[in-house]
Amino acid sequence: MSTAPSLSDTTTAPSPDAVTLESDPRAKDRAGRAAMTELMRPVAGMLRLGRLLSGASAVLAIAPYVALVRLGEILLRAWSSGSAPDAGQVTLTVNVLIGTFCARLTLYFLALAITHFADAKLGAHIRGRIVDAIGRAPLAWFTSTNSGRIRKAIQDDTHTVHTLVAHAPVETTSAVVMPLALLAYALVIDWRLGLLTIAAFPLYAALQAWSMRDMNIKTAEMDTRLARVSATMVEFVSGITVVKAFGRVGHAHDNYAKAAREFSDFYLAWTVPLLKGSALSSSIVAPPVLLLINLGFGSLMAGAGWVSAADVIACALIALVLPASIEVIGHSQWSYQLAGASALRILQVLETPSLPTPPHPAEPQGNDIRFDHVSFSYGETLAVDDVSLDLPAGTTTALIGPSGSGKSTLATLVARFADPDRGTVTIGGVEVRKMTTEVLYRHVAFVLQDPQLLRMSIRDNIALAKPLATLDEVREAARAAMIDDFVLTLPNGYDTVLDDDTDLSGGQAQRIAIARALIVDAPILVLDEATAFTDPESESEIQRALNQLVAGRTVLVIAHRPASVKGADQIAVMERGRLVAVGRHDEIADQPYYAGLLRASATDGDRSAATKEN
Ligand SMILES: Nc1ncnc2c1ncn2[C@@H]1O[C@H](COP(=O)(O)OP(=O)(O)OP(=O)(O)O)[C@@H](O)[C@H]1O
Repeated sequence: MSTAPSLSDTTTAPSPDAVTLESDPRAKDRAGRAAMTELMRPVAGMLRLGRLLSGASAVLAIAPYVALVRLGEILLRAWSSGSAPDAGQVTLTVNVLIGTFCARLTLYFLALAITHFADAKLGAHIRGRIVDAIGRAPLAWFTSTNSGRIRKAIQDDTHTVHTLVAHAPVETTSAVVMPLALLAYALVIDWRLGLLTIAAFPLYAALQAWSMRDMNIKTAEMDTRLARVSATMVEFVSGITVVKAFGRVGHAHDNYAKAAREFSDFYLAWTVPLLKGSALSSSIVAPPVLLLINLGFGSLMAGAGWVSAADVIACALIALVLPASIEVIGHSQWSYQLAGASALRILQVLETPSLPTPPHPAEPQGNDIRFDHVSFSYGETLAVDDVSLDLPAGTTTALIGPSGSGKSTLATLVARFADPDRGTVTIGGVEVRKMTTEVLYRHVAFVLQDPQLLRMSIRDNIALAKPLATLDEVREAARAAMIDDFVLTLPNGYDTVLDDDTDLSGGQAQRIAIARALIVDAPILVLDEATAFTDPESESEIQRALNQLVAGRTVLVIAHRPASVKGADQIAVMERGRLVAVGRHDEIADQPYYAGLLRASATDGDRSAATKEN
């Protein structure tokens, strides 16, 4: 059998370094077992009780064999005395047999009921902790990779863990205790017959140990390789549009095919010898072999008068039961190993960094924004470098700069997608990290590159931050965002649920997002203009919607068009994370990046004018 990953090996929670674990199956196996212990702690007491009851039920498994031997004795006595068997003793033996059978079933049922209850409790507990953890995570953490991890943790991994909690403790305990109890009873019947029942096992165990060596490490490696296959598959499917458009299907498919081929090679190299060894060892404990050993030598012993025929039959039957228990132990160890990888993923999600909540929350005393020597890094990448900038209340600030210069990062720090590493972001004189989330999002609304519409009705999507909004309020916001007329053309109007079958253009989705920001009526708006103009047909409508949105608010807009920059109260130019110029249009017209932007737009203007003339 494989080395059993004992649940009690480690008692502390792991702090897995994902990279080390992926490259070291041994460390991953150890961390997986520790993760299981950590996750199961809330139901550890219930699982112990389940194991105890299952163990007691397993001990009662010897009852039929005791009854068999006892009946043998009664019959033998009757036969040797030439009288009828003692009916009273036979009835008593049968009654005891039925009684212990019922008790055994009851204990087993109770054990399973308790572990199933523990399973339901643990499932709810883990899901609750995941929801809690992601609720406290900085918004910047929700990349597509992390969202995939959350989905896998909630859907697949909790399922793997919970199946294990419901069944494995009861079945494994029974599979360990029952053969031990049976063996003990066989030794009580006669020590030589007892040894016969396990005569084939040393060879079986040696072969199994040889073929299952490194089983837990290989299982951890299998999980890593499978994850790699899934990742290349997801990569292939999610990028299929671009891949097809650029005629690179073969190349992208190659990555997936290579990962799948590598997995298949690894799996075959591992399992073929394993199965051969397993088949060989199983044949050693096959029923004919066991019967031959136990009945053969047993008959010789009975012939010598050492034991009775009933003793031999009882011990031979015991010998037949033992291999099945060993198989159950093997299967449940394998499940423990798989569950270890799942537990590890769940813990990694639970260890999501959270934004600290303020002990004494404060309300902003105005709607101006101030960045004071703010720096922020994504790991090694310094995205915002010592930026100081004032945005007076009721003004519009346009943020411009080359791609990757840190505009989105700086803007989202206002909405506390993350906290700066150094420096402070204040609204109305109060640091954003000193506000509760409710207060912050009452003051700051944002329309970002991805409209992030949810799988719910259009009405609920618009009323997301104001769930008690009336339909009139929702429609008013939608009218201001120039989307009301379109929604009314849909068969279900505002009750239309946005799912994969809803055909919204990018511009329509954007305007619903604008309506969502409008209904909050927040005095501060963070706006990424990038996608607002991806839909040329509705560009003017979106522009009008945006005009509604920005009126009278403090606006920070990540601008991409000189037209919207020119109208701003101030323009802030970013390059490589640093703020390199701030001023009105005429004040910074000589700034190289801004001047280049103006020249480019003038050339575009000339081109479109020339096109029109032609
Ligand atoms: N989630 C992230 N993880 C790691 N690095 C990131 C992440 N988001 C942005 N970066 C990096 O931080 C730097 C600033 O990125 P940011 O998106 O803020 O720039 P930007 O000026 O808004 O770019 P764009 O105009 O292309 O959206 C870039 O080097 C970018 O690669």
